[in-house]
Amino acid sequence: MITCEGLVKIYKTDEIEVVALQGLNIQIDAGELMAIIGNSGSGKSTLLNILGGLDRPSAGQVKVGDWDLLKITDKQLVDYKRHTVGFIWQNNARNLVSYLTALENVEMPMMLSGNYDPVYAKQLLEWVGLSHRMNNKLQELSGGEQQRVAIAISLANRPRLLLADEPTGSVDTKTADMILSIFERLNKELGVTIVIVTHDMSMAGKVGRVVAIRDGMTSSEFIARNPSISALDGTSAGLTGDDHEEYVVLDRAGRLQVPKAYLNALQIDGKATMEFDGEKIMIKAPKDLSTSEGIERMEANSQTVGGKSK
Ligand SMILES: Nc1ncnc2c1ncn2[C@@H]1O[C@H](COP(=O)(O)OP(=O)(O)OP(=O)(O)O)[C@@H](O)[C@H]1O
Repeated sequence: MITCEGLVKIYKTDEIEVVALQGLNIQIDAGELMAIIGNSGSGKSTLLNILGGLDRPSAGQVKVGDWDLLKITDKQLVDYKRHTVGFIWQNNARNLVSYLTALENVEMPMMLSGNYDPVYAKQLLEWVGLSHRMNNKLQELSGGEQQRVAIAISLANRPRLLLADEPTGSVDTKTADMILSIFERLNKELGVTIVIVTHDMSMAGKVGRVVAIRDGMTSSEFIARNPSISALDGTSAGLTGDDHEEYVVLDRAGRLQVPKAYLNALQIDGKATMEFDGEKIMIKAPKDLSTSEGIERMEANSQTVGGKSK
């Protein structure tokens, strides 16, 4: 469903250029429910905004279904945003109208796109557990209920892809769990592909695949050992422990990101040695040239160089 290869996004502000994505690779299958994690500023929202058609990529490849988001025209982008993709933000006020009822809020985007379907609007509110509140005005609903209305709205035009940026950022743990189980249900019932950006490690720990982004690149991936159990039992405290296996991500050219903590621990800066023993690849700090072994090597090298130059 989604393929990003060498995706680059550069923000230009006055004289400053910020490289938010620097050659990011990611593959997301149709019908997947997955999460993206990463530190603040790592490029998560930038990726989501590009996939949602809210921002334009600078270079690389980004395809969603049949759409090529690097080549898409402005006119096609309107169609893409209306029919292919749905968006949920942490702050749901962005796509809700407070003086309309929950049902009217869901019906509105259907009317705007000419696909009015009141039966489906009610069905969506039932799926998010709000059938008893559908005739209440938005301002009469709690923050968690409003977030669930936002989920129903995002699906009003039957998108194939749902993008959620910190969907549980402003709700309590119980509501966060409820929102995740709604995503699981919608993913199963509608087959909609769901990508969640989150800081919430306990939420990330409950989905089958989690991709970590560091410095605008995909760094590692966590795959649930038993997706059906980890998604349903809800007991996973995060991504550590026995629930997920961690993999380092390599791009087509074989490049990978070594975690900064590992590099710092070995005081590797700029250069390293790499050895392959037939089974394992080992990355080590280069031998310190101030040690006796290093000095011997330097002397041997200078003799060779000196010998040649004479
Ligand atoms: N419109 C913009 N103009 C200039 N720089 C931007 C813009 N949007 C994002 N950036 C920069 O791009 C980088 C990535 O930002 P992004 O918002 O994608 O990170 P993030 O991982 O979503 O962070 P957070 O978790 O804090 O939301 C940051 O250095 C940020 O300052």
